[in-house]
Amino acid sequence: MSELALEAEKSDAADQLAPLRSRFVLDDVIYLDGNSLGALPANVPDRVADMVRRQWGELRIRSWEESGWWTAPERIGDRIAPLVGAAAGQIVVGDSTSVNVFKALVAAVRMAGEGRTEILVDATTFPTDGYIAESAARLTGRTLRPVTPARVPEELGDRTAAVLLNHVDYRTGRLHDLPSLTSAIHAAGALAVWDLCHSAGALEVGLDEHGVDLAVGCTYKYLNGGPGSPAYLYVRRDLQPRFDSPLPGWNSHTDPFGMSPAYAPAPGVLRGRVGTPDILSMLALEAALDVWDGVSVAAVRAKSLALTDFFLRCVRAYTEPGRVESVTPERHEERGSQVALRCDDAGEVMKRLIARGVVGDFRHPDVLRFGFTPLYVGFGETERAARILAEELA
Ligand SMILES: Cc1ncc(COP(=O)(O)O)c(C=O)c1O
Ligand SMILES: Nc1c(O)cccc1C(=O)C[C@H](N)C(=O)O
Repeated sequence: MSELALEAEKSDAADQLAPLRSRFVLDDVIYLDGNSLGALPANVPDRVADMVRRQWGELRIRSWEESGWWTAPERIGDRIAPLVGAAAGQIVVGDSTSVNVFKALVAAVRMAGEGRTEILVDATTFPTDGYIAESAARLTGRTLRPVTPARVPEELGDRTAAVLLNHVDYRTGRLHDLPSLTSAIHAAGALAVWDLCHSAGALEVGLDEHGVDLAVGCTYKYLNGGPGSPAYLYVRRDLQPRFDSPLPGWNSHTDPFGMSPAYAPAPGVLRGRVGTPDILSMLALEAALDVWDGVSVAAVRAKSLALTDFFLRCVRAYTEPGRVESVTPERHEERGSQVALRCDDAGEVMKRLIARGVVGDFRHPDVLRFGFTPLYVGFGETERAARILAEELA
């Protein structure tokens, strides 16, 4: 057995989070794609079956009240809250991330006021945020300027209304400095909107601690909510009375069943709701969040860094120098929970890896992406993945 394989065995034996793997349905595949679609938590199938057979099949319409369907968006928001460092009453679940980016960004611009004529957007963003920001700018009559996150402090000014940033870059895995960027944005009198898709469930976010204004995120990656599970919207408590939704559907009305022709927003974060919640997906997510019972995000973060450090070491030990280049930052303060390796034939290499039971993904044009979900990925698998990768690169 190689030294690295022995080291992996020791690390797995000492890993306090290792037992959590049994909370998931997994097989022999080395699954390093939880940053795209998290694995299935073992309790979800029975909960979904109950929801369909009993809540829908037997209770039918009564379930809106009796099974807690109506209040699911805010109830599940409160389950996500501790994972992103938010007190209760500030997160509502529903719609896709894209839709929540729209709600958050337009609401931020409206809060910033008329004199603020510019929106800054992360130039390296996952595309959907850029597309939505462009439309939000057009609709609100603001100009949109793409800026790399590191340059945001220099580019801010008294014209800046809001800044939309990704906490972790989906391609490189770079973690941006949320506390200092948020404080620079505030010093310029603007609002900070963060996309947490690639950080929530993988590392500490500290929304309340750092005074973030608005945030959005998906739940199908590190929160394991399932394909297309609903996203969430965070609105800081003191901003909620000024949150003017660009999608004021009846679910966000203060008296939805009053059926009034005049809109009056519900108090609190409920005004972030839109229409009828997607209950099947929503309750699957609620069940999936049970895997977090008793789990500390700090412990998850520590293991995530240990896994990505170890993977990088194994890749360097096993792979011919120069064959791949890591585009993921070395410094822990700048690293999310994935490793991205660049090589010209990345698309072909990933196909061969998947055929050999190592599932990561390929991101255009030349990136091999490996996501590390500390709840179910171990050190032994990490070493094997690096070994198989080296064989396929040879
Ligand atoms: C940073 C980021 N934002 C948004 C999305 C997707 O948004 P949606 O949930 O609307 O598909 C993703 C990935 O799909 C993402 O990585
Ligand atoms: N949301 C996805 C989907 O509906 C299909 C396939 C992949 C995805 C993703 O989540 C992509 C992901 N945001 C990424 O970082 O590449």
